[in-house]
Amino acid sequence: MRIAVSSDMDEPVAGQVVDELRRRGHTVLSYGALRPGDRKDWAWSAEAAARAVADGTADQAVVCCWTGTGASIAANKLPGVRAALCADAYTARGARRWNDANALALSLRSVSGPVLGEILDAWFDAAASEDADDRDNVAHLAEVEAGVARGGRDR
Ligand SMILES: O=C(CO)[C@H](O)[C@H](O)COP(=O)(O)O
Repeated sequence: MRIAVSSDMDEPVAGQVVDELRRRGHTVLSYGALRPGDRKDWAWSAEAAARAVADGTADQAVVCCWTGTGASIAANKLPGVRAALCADAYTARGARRWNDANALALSLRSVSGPVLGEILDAWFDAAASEDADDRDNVAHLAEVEAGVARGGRDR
């Protein structure tokens, strides 16, 4: 897969993300602190990586900042991007399965070497659920984004 990777900091963990993705056979497109000349700040770097997903340049993104929160918020501003901040493998698996997440947000502060590997394994091993309820939820996100969703009552 083509994975857009961004970081607002030139931290060793960001380099480990790139190395781990390449080791798994992915093509890495770098943004922010990982790409000379790019604006590094979290809002800009995560936007750039998420924009690559939104415009089809990349299949998925991994967006990093110190907490992971700013990067996830920024990435979720791009159309069609569903970014999930994941601190463990269970959450990463669920984000892919139930949320059909296409951008993984990571905290550079809290993701250590072995945990990073576990998160990436879970993320890439999981697939989006075909369950009707799950698809309905994800479809609703697109409707909200398009401004055509109406408030619902519980079924
Ligand atoms: O976690 C972050 C945003 O959610 C940033 O990485 C953190 O705020 C540090 O940014 P800066 O170095 O620009 O102060």
